[in-house]
Amino acid sequence: MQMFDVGVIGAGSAGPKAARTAARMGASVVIFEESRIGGECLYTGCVPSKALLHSATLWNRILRAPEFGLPQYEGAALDFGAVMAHARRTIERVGAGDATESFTRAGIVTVCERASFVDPNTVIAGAHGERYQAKQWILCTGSRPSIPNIPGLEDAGCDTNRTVFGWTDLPRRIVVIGGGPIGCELGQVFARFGAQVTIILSGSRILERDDADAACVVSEMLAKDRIELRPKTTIERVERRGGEKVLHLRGGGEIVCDAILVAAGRRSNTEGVNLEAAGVRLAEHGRLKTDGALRTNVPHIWAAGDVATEYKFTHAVSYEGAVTATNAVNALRGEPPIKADYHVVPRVTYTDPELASVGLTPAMARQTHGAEMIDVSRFPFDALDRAIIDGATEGFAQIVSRHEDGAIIGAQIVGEHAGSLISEICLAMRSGLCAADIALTMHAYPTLPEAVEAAADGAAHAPLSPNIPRAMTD
Ligand SMILES: Cc1cc2nc3c(=O)[nH]c(=O)nc-3n(C[C@H](O)[C@H](O)[C@H](O)COP(=O)(O)OP(=O)(O)OC[C@H]3O[C@@H](n4cnc5c(N)ncnc54)[C@H](O)[C@@H]3O)c2cc1C
Ligand SMILES: NC(=O)c1ccc[n+]([C@@H]2O[C@H](COP(=O)([O-])OP(=O)(O)OC[C@H]3O[C@@H](n4cnc5c(N)ncnc54)[C@H](O)[C@@H]3O)[C@@H](O)[C@H]2O)c1
Repeated sequence: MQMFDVGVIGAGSAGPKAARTAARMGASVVIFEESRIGGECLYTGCVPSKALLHSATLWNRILRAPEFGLPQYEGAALDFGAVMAHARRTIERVGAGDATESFTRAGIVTVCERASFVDPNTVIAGAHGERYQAKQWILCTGSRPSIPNIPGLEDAGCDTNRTVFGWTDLPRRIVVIGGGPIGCELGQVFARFGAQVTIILSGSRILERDDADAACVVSEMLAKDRIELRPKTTIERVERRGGEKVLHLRGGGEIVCDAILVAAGRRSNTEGVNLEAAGVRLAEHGRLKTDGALRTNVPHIWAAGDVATEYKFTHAVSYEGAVTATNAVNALRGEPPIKADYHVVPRVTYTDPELASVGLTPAMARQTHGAEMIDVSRFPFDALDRAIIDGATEGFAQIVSRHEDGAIIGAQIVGEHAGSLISEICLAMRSGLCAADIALTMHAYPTLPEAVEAAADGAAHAPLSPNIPRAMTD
């Protein structure tokens, strides 16, 4: 039996960060991975989806060439197989290098097997493998697509983010179940490549966790991409009819398609680790429950990433990896744990235009602080010189601030490169800066970050910047 200070189960995004942090703090560390090091983000999530979105945006701009004074493109039709091959090459480039070797260089032992608990301190590798003991354990086993319980769906067959990046031919008609980030991003990709896409929404709109006005800008673009959005729609059953799939809707009506892509949320991977043997209890829907320091009900077992978190983003789960590792090593030293701080967590949906947000939306801020205690300042991209130059005038930058002192409590940016633009606000929020600090910072002309400067200028109580028109104030 091998003995370690810290054992990490799962090497997606959270696990490697946890292992490296614990090793850097001087602990002996073992990490287990049953499949591929890099997990969902590298192979079936962020990387291939963003590679395809980039290709889809370029293709959209090529087709819009005359808008930029360029000749109408009359070249070959899009080669779907080639674009998918590009996404797979991108995975190889991002994941380049031997991950196991880099763990070894960091002093971490890698075990390429499934780990399952035999008692609260010991796991077995694979079905009959070696046993490993650790004083502290960190669960980073991730999540998988949740498949809704719709009669006939399984028999008819459906795709998820786990299978879609292996497509070599583009289905002619695609129904996407779910209008969250996965449904919107992949729906837009396949529509721009030429498929007829329908997105089924159980609620009234896409991106329900985001600001309604910002999400509306994205839906308008999806409509321009000829995507049909079907709000408040329930699928009663699915049947296979020849080579086609038929979705029967509640209240009558059917949709016929060639592929169904399920993007309806996630389920935690808690089944394969034999948590019962460790005494770890699960919350509702099989999710792991942790406290503010990311500790499970068993004091020496912590959990980071999709398996337990509400914030299913690579940057957030990697942060949680660092927090759990710090707490595991602190526990070995008899020091108290630190709490995870979710005050500033950016979230970005990488559709074109992108939708980025951090902190409170205006609706949340009004509810939390009272309408008269907050200011909302919005600057539209169609008034921004850089956006006009780039032909990307959809969207706005919006800052939510405390009326009393201008402290920034939230922001939403929808528009080109919104995901990059939100970083300035994250830094401001983390550093306790207020809108005036951003408005008084010179931003290069003509750039997209001037939208943030202008929104901040509108949130500051007096006009500050002589160059920028005052933003429209809510
Ligand atoms: C299509 C899609 C696009 C996304 N795009 C973005 C994006 O643009 N930006 C962003 O921030 N986030 C994005 N996300 C979310 C992000 O990918 C996840 O939040 C993140 O990958 C979760 O990392 P994790 O380490 O918690 O889990 P995972 O990456 O799922 O890793 C868990 C690992 O644990 C292993 N494992 C499980 N059980 C065991 C066991 N018993 N023994 C050994 N190994 C085990 C698994 O094989 C897996 O490799 C996207 C997700 C999807 C699905
Ligand atoms: N850009 C990014 O950062 C990014 C991209 C993709 C995914 N992710 C992460 O992955 C997670 C999962 O994404 P997602 O889009 O699958 O989930 P989600 O939970 O965000 O959205 C799923 C949507 O599907 C709807 N839905 C569920 N069952 C349905 C049904 N039967 N019919 C119609 N609609 C149904 C839900 O109401 C919800 O609106 C997200 O929480 C996100 O954090 C992040």
